[in-house]
Amino acid sequence: MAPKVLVSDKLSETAVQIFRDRGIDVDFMPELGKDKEKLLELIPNYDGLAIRSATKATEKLLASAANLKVIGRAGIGTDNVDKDAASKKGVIVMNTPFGNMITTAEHAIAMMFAVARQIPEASASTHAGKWEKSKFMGVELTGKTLGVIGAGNIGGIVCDRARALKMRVMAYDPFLGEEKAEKMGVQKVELDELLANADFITLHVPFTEQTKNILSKENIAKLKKGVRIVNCARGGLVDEDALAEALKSGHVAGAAFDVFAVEPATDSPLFNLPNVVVTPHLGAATTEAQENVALQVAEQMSDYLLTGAVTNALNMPSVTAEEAKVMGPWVKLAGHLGNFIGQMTDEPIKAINILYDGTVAEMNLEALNCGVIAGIMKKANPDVNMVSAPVIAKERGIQISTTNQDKSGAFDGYIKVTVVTDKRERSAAGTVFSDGKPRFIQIKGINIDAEIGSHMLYTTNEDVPGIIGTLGATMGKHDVNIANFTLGRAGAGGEAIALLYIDHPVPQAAMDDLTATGMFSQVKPLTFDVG
Ligand SMILES: NC(=O)C1=CN([C@@H]2O[C@H](COP(=O)(O)OP(=O)(O)OC[C@H]3O[C@@H](n4cnc5c(N)ncnc54)[C@H](O)[C@@H]3O)[C@@H](O)[C@H]2O)C=CC1
Ligand SMILES: O=C(O)C(=O)COP(=O)(O)O
Repeated sequence: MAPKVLVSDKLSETAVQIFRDRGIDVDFMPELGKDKEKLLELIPNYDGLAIRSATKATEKLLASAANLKVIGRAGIGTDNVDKDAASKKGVIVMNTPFGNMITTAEHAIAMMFAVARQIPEASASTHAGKWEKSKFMGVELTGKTLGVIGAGNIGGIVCDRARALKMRVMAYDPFLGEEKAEKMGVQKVELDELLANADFITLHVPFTEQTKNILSKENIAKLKKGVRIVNCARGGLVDEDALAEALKSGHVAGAAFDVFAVEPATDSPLFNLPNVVVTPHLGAATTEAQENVALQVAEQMSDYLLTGAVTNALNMPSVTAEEAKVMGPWVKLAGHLGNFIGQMTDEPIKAINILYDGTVAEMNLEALNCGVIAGIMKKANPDVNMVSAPVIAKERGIQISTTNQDKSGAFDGYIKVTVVTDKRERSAAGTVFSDGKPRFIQIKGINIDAEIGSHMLYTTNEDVPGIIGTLGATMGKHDVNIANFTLGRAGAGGEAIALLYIDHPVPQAAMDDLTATGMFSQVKPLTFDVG
């Protein structure tokens, strides 16, 4: 059945066309972004949700999104998506980090000009037939200091444009390197230095716990008198009440805001103040940007739903379509190895080490790690997937480490997973043969060669005669057909293991019979999702 995608915000029709062309069933219902109840009711029907900023993907919405696999944000900011809840639910969250950056930077520059020259007020006054030439005295940008808070993609473009306008640019961004700042021709400063020196300030940080209220009442008090503030990033970065007070007192000369603490903003302390320019979250609103983000989000979501390729995800490592194809059998193997150890381990896991050898060590290990962890967690939580497993592992304090090494043995490449608990270490290794089939090649350090089936039986015993016969006869007695039988031993007379690939689940009576022989130290039925 074709995957189903719901578009619940005003995306360009291009997105709908792309989904259709890719064979995805798409419903275009942009009004749902504002209708929480209806969205909640319909969301269980969809594999994908394409949004802009109006739709709020809350924990509640995600809880009822029974089939959801991906949320695609046609834009940059994902503060309207509860990413923790999405990750725990195994839902990938992707955005389009570059599609609207130029457009948004241009809006910030436009807003800076608008507030410097009071263009909106002057325009309204002129439309009204007044000719208030002396009322609207402005300031030049040339030679002024622009303080950029957040010099990432959008902030970086703003810096570039501002330098072309002959402004002196300083940037506060803890993640901006000195070398990069130098290349950009901007002065890297601490926040207080920016607050004290900037004639104009523009914000380009995401809304996070750290950036929330970054222009607080306290920080607004530190601003240079006569400063003008532009916010085309997110509401909530600036204390709107404190700013309104500073505007009224004349400490701040003007403000240009595209985004507000509450949106849609029908009221704000900034409304109706002189020298305040406001726009209704138009930063990304150009035909070019909207085409870009719609096209990108639809392609990315389709790729994921149809091929497993992951691009621009915020909660999962990227996997290209090419990688997804080559890595497919290895991701399966990673899951099976994890699943084998998960089924064998009853006590809490403290650490997981994953060794990648040979060809597989060259692959996208972050994605493979997710596969192993998901396999291990599956026993405790059958709904876990590659997105949610690492989050759950982290919550449980499980240490994950990886080792990669050049080809060291007979196989071109293999994966070995070792799990550490308070009681023991347990390991299993596997490889993928040229037929694309994953196989187990080592358990507990004992070499084997086992094809992996939906139903398997694992036994451990002392290496004595009669084991094969007992296993075969018992399975036969209970009408269980054996597809494949693999044995291995640590050394003659030492510990031995058997892995049987069988056509049906092993009946309890067969397990009881095997245990009753006293020949086996362990008899464990296993299941694998080989589909
Ligand atoms: N008004 C609108 O329509 C639009 C608004 N936006 C907003 O703009 C924001 C920025 O977008 P991009 O530049 O593309 O993101 P980006 O990720 O490229 O850049 C953000 C920068 O902020 C910096 N940063 C993070 N935490 C910081 C902190 N505590 N203090 C100072 N700097 C910090 C980062 O190091 C990074 O360089 C988005 O998160 C979104 O909220 C984006 C597009 C349109
Ligand atoms: O891309 C972003 O972060 C934006 O804020 C754009 O928002 P929008 O898609 O226009 O509602």
